[in-house]
Amino acid sequence: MSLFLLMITVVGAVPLIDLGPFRKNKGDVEGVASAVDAACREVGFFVVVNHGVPEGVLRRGWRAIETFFDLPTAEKKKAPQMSASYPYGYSALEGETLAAGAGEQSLPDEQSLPDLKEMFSTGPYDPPPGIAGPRYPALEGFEKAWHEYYVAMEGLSKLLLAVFARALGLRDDYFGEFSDRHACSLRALNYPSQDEFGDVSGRLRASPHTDYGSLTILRSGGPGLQARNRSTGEWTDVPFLRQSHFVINLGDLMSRWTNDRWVSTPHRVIFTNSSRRRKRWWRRRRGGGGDRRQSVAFFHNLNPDANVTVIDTCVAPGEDPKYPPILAMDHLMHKHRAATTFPPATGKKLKAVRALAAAGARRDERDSEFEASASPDVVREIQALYRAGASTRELREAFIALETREKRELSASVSPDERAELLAAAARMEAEDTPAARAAYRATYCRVRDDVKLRDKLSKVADEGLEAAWREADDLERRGLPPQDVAAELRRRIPEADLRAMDELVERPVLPAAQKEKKKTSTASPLERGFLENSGLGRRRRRRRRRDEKEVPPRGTEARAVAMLVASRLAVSEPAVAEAAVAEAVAAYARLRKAPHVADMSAIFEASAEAAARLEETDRAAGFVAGVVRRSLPEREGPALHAPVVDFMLEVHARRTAGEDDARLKRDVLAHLERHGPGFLEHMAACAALIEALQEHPILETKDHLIRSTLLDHYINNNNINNPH
Ligand SMILES: O=C(O)CCC(=O)C(=O)O
Ligand SMILES: [Fe+2]
Repeated sequence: MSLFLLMITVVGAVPLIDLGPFRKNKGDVEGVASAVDAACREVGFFVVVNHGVPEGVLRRGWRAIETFFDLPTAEKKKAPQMSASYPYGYSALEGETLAAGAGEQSLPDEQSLPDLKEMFSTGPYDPPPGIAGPRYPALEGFEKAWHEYYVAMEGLSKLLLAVFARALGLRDDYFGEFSDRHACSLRALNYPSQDEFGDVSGRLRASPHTDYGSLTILRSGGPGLQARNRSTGEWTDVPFLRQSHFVINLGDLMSRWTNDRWVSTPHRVIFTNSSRRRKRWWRRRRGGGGDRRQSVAFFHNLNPDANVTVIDTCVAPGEDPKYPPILAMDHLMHKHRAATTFPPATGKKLKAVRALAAAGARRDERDSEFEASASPDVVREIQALYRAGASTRELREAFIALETREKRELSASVSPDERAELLAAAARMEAEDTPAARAAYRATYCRVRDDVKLRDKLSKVADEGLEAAWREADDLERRGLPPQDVAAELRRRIPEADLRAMDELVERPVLPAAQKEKKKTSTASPLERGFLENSGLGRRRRRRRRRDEKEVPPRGTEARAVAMLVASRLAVSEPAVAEAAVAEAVAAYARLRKAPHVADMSAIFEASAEAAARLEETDRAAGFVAGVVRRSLPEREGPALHAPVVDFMLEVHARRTAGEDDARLKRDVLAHLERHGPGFLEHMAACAALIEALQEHPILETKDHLIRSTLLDHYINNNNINNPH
């Protein structure tokens, strides 16, 4: 006990938790869960002891990793490498900027510089579909030691998730179903001694970031890890106690899952001034720099197809969840891409910058070399600095900062196709390294960048137009204007300039040539497709959350529903389509005024669904149908479960539409239903009845076949399913 108290004092704000009682189911088991709950609410970090991982496993893993990092760089480059298609393997110094994954948060310049670390990682040894299996360096004993360590971390993460479940008032195996085909990754990190870099002022070993997944189990070989204090914003040291203890911290997905009841705290790794003793020890061992730091992190990631929907016990009665559901994989890949220095050509460009900086003679030649390898904006700024007499080092750092910033902006907005195109061009440049290949790369880069910029601009116009339309509709309605006039007024008020901007958008060929084939076979009209793909209502990731809110069928007044329809149709700017949609919306609105609330909302959604179906917008049609269901359920069943039911149905629908195998879907559906107990089933039955009624509707006949076959036939008519709860 006294040792425990002493430890708490030692670790300060980051609590130390003894997992023994929970692991052995003996003693103060509940105390462990409540200590974890408190740590996760307040700090997002804690240190565990008595975790049950054998010392031998830790030691063997640690040594194997150390041996690998000790190899000369040329040897390490022979190991499997991290690339666009393989997100694991070896990544050399400056291969990642963790702070870039922080998304829209703006960070001071120095934090945009790549991290001074190298790493090696693998994913799961028994990977789920779509995840690459592990590849190892050809180093005697490495694979065995690594695998053994991975398995031990897998076990410890299971234990921690059981504690988490208990802490959240759920049954202990709650998280099991989300992680039985997990995508956890094990990552070894090596932070070379600062002696290897010379001046490291303004540089970080790992820039500020939050982890992405559910939880991280970290073992480190020394101090340097800092977490940001939530109330003061200051960086505080995460205590380094002993190597055999693990630091546990939460990732963004866990914080989202718990509706922010638990926090994922920003952290970073800094250079520390090693004690003289430590330096001596290192020097004796390696004859080199005094403060190399090694750590091993196990990032727990859920099943890629886990649907992360805010946990019920984390939402107070009467409150709405803060986040829409998200697939674990979508969340993870978004973060990973933003953090990875991209495209992977920094080394060559740096050479060009150095050449430029060293240039006294033959400047023109050096300039053209440099210009071929960076974007015009970056070139302009670097040249200005050069003319202003900046030193080589200043130029180099400015260059990295500019590039990183530009790419971070780009990374958040490029489409998967554009990304693939860019990476292919970068790979060609890497392989050929000729002026022609560099120029081709630059052309691709600039074109994509310009397209992204244009899209950003236009979608902002579209978003703003929509928001303004909503506000104005409210306003007009309050002033008692009849619905037809509301619509007409809205039509009049959408500025011509916005419509023109939309025209420009849809006329511009934004898809690469390879995509054009696909585009032709799509049944949507070019205008619709352009609008959906490129506007704020389309697939842009950066404003995904805001967009999600808008795509949910309107929750506010009916006038909003009309306004949304009117505005979105108008934004398409094909007059005939727009007029028809307006007429439809107005008719629905008029009908709605005469009938009771729920039925009328159903009417407007139905009309909208029809309009959407006619425009070949399957997703939007399905969304509107969901709106009918959503609107109707509260009246019948009470609000508690309707949203998850509908979301689940839509998810199944989407997976089916995406061509997923029926047998597997059915299995998932059954498993899901069994898990969620009788309440869910009743809601499902109510939903199904409604959908059955709607099934008469022409759009559902073909498009929602799945909901009928899987949910209705298989479930509602099947009374023999054993429900465990
Ligand atoms: O090395 C460390 O101590 C922390 C590394 C880290 O936070 C990460 O890689 O996510
Ligand atoms: Fe981290």
